[in-house]
Amino acid sequence: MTLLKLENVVKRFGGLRAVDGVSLSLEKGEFLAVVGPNGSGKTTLLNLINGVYKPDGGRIYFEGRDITNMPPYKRARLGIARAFQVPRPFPELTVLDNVVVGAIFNGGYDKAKAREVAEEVLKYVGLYEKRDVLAGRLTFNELRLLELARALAANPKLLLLDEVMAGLNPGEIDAMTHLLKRLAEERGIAAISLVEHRMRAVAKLAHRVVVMHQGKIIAEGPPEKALSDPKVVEIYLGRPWR
Ligand SMILES: Nc1ncnc2c1ncn2[C@@H]1O[C@H](COP(=O)(O)OP(=O)(O)OP(=O)(O)O)[C@@H](O)[C@H]1O
Repeated sequence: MTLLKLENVVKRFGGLRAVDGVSLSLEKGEFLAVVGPNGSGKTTLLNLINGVYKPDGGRIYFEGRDITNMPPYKRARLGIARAFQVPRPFPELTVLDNVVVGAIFNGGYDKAKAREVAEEVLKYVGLYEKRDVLAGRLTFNELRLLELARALAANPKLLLLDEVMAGLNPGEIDAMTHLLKRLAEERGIAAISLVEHRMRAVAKLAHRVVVMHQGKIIAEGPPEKALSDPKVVEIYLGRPWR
């Protein structure tokens, strides 16, 4: 089932076409990595999908419904959640309360249900033992997991992830990869993850890779295929992949 569809989406900033006629679709439970150098339009693309930006051209559909002009909070209620690269929790609230807040405001749950949901997602991401710790005392990796838990508490169908692997050590990258795969396989949650670095982690992780350059998609396919496309090698990687 097609979850998300972009048709010829354009976003301009003045004379710059930051996203320049992007079309792509995403299936339920699919994990898509959007790869591309700095400034290629990846973040703008995520902001178009979650509604922070309105496109200057093209249409966006979610579960067959045209959401092109829908505000971000309504998209969140439909099941589009965002997890940021640099997590921004409430540092003086506990881990549990941070997730409860996410469940209430983005998931629309009442307080009792929000707590139940929050506990469940904390167990799922492996942060339950830290539920009573103040968020400001977490390690960087734990903050990433908290950010993921907050997004999951809204019961999303689609997770939009900034560079989730940046700043993590190899063991943490493996654990995060495994967790994201489980989300897709066990819960049918689709994800779009932006990646600038760590191609190998991406290759293991994604079902499909889209490579962006100057606002356009220049290659698309299974990781190995997309990243060894001659255009990608020439323009982006500058050397054969692997
Ligand atoms: N709010 C904005 N106003 C003006 N120009 C912008 C704005 N946001 C992004 N741009 C420009 O649009 C282009 C695409 O930026 P974008 O952030 O989407 O790229 P990116 O691939 O995510 O790279 P990065 O990792 O640096 O965020 C860049 O040239 C950037 O300078």
